[in-house]
Amino acid sequence: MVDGTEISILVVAGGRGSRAGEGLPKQYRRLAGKTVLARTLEAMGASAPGARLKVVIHPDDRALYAQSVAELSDAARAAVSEPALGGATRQESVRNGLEAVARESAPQIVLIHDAARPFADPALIARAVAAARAHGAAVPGVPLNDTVKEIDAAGFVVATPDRARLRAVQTPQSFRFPLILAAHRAAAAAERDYTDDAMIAEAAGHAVHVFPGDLANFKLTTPEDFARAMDQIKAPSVAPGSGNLTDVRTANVLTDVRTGQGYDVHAFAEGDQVWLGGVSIPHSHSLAGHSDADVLMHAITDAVLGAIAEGDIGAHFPPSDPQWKGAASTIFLEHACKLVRARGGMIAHIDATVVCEAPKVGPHRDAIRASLAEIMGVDIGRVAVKATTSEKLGFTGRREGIAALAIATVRLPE
Ligand SMILES: Nc1ccn([C@@H]2O[C@H](COP(=O)(O)OP(=O)(O)OP(=O)(O)O)[C@@H](O)[C@H]2O)c(=O)n1
Ligand SMILES: C[C@](O)(CO)[C@H](O)COP(=O)(O)O
Repeated sequence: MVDGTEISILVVAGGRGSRAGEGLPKQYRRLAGKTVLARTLEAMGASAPGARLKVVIHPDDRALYAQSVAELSDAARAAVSEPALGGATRQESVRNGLEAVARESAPQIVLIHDAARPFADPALIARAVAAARAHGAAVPGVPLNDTVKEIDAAGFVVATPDRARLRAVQTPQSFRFPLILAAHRAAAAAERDYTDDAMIAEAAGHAVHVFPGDLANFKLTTPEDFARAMDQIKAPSVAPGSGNLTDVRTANVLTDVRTGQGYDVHAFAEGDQVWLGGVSIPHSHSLAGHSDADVLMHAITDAVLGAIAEGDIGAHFPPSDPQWKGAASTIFLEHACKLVRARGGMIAHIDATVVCEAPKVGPHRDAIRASLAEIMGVDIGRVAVKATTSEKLGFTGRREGIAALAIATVRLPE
């Protein structure tokens, strides 16, 4: 979840949904009792409390829109402002929406999202906001599984771009508000047509960053997509105690479940604190070794890397490289999680055990879980941290150092 203050979320719902077939425009069709638009607004609103939601609608759809708004929770309904009216193309609809936002407020960041993508999850939205703050213009992208050909008018291949460098981009696309408003105005003045907002930022000369998207965040375009959406909604939750839509739909798509294990040891040295899972714990000694010697974070990083068969922490961040001396170990875990997301996957669960006589881990357990959950971009309920002594046996029993063990469960697309 992100702090939505100073953020506007523009949801474009002004299309006709001609490729989706059936009577109603697709954003007003029902999925398990709720309209697609209501699902999209709930998902966006819940992920960024405090953000304003502006919907762009077709002038003929006022009554349908009002019905969808009536389905919203009180919190989501309170965040929704007067709708703007769309244009003949998505680009025009977005521009109308941006102009309406500009008349009402001056947000720092705007997320532009298709109403037809009801499965954006909080982690994706947090990545979108962070990327816009860092880069000014950013879009979620997922790797391609098919080889892509560029063809000529006669249907012959003219080029085969390197697939590893290609991404299929989604929404929410995120921008500093003045940047994308100016870029849209320039595109309209130049009478140029573009299929997404990133292209409009690119045409205005801005560098657009691509951050990891989410395969589950697909756009409802064809009748088959509605069947897939129903599968995602109906699928039983596999995440104990979660039961929310995000877990349900993600679990259904990511059916290749992998497990990795990690183990690490660091010896005590002079000092007055140890780092465990990104939390500093006062102690009579510190830990020595690679980076900040966060033994727990290292074990978890190795477990995540193990689950995707990507070697170990030393292979990615060699201890011989002076740049990692004293570095925060968060970098390593973030990197491992990024590799999982780059494959379209997610961290389903972490179970870790710290072995030491001291310091006592129990009082810091929840802070450590919260820290790890934030670094990995997962719910805290997916992170278990336990601790044990070794009954005064062995090196941990002699208080010579700390050991940590971890198991990571990762879900990947088939
Ligand atoms: N004039 C338009 C066209 C599209 N959109 C919105 O842009 C999003 C992505 O567009 P797309 O999936 O192409 O929707 P439609 O244009 O409705 O679909 P189709 O092309 O099949 O008619 C949708 O949420 C759609 O409602 C819009 O606000 N105004
Ligand atoms: C914006 C978009 O969803 C990014 O993938 C896509 O370009 C919209 O295309 P459409 O033809 O308007 O559906």
